Amino acid sequence: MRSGKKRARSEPGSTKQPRSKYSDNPPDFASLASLYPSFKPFVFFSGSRARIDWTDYNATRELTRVLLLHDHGVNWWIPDGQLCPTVPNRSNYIHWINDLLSSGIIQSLGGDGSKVKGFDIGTGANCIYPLLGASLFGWSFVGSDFTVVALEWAEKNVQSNPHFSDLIEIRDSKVPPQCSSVPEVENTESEKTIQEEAEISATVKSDYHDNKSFIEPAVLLGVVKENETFDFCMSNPPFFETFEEAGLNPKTSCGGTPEEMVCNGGEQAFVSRIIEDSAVLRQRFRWYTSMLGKKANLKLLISKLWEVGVTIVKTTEFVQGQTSRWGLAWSFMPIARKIIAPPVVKKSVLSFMLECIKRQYSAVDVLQSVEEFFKSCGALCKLNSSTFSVDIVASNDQCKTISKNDIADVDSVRSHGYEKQSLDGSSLQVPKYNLSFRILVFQQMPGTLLIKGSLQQKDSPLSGLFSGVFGSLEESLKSKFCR
Ligand SMILES: C[S@@+](CC[C@H](N)C(=O)[O-])C[C@H]1O[C@@H](n2cnc3c(N)ncnc32)[C@H](O)[C@@H]1O
Repeated sequence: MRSGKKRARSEPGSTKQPRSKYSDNPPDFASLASLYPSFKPFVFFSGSRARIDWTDYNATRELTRVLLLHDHGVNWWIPDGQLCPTVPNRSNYIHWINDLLSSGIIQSLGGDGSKVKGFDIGTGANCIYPLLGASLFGWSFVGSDFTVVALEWAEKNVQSNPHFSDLIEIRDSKVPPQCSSVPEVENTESEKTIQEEAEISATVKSDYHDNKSFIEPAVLLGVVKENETFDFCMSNPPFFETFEEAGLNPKTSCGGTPEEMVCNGGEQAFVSRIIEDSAVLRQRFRWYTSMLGKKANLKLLISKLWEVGVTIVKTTEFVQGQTSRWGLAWSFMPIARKIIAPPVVKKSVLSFMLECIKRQYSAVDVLQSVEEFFKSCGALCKLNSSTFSVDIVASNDQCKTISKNDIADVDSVRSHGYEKQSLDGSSLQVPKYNLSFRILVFQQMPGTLLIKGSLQQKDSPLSGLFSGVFGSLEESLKSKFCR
């Protein structure tokens, strides 16, 4: 690696990417404001805490600018309205890729392994992944896009950083495939050449934008050149099928144009196209990866991956603040290292998505319903509306009632007595051997919430009841709130 920075060693797949400097240290707005006068007007204090108005696009853009400059030495800007990336969230994905590359699970492409080369599908005007990858790890990149503004501003962002600009190439994915040097290599599994596959891939008709007929640009086939190999590809795909669906979270303003946010079939179709291209390019990339906005899309995409003959699939969840995203990675390389399955453990964190929520309901209604659900069975509950969470303590009997008796008999723990315990600091007599857990409600996108449950005492004798209890909550919330 050119930067000489050490590669991370740990296993990929952890819930929150540990080496992202923002994982446990959110940006300090007060200190940034004192260092950068241009950021100062966007910072205000509520109590002793420095905040910014997340609904102000200019504030979020200036935050991204100063974070990239302060933490990464990167000069950066985007024009009004273009998608503004949050640096912590994008860093998590870059660190996960670093984990995958360092894990040694699959064979390397040869060479000394010191020069890592990535391909960012849809780099955007912000060009965030190549900028982070080059500055953090010295990786080189091809960043593709097809809009004039993205190509122009991505190039500007690269040229504004002469200290690593030679590492990043911006490539137009809409240049007709015959103009890029695609090899006429026979694919033995089908009769088509890569050239033919590329033409098919590039001529999918779409009318998502202004209802005009539109040639959707190629994703990988036809953009990747002859003899090019890469260590990985990555993508933050357009998540949505319509701009209305993108509808934009009223709590934040990150901008985003239809070209950036929307594609025919949404993220599932976009990632399916990456999968189809990868099935032709196979070992030209060590790892193929994509980010996903909807956990529910993972299942179908993973089954497609096994169908096309991948050797390995990896997933992870990126959690930053109130936002969750998912990472999906696959490879066609032979497995180099035996993966030792971890011992089977009872899950202490469970989640499900509430999708297609009826219009009249908000996240607050769901949160209150979580509290009512457990209270109605006699469990102790404490709702915290600022963290969108409910803390719950339920006894063995209450867990049984909640799970409609569809659980193992744990009567043996009943006789263990009682101790003082409290949810809010006041003293309450509650059973010592109880199930203590937290339910969190995350806004994903309009009409979609992620509900997450985490056990507070993983070694509790009742921890085996958690999945039954959580399953009942899922059933109840889905029947009440979803169309
Ligand atoms: C959600 S934005 C992501 C931008 C940036 N990577 C980020 O994370 O902020 C998706 C990007 O993909 C681009 N895009 C859509 N289809 C593409 C294709 N077939 N090839 C290259 N880029 C594409 C869009 O123009 C847009 O810039």
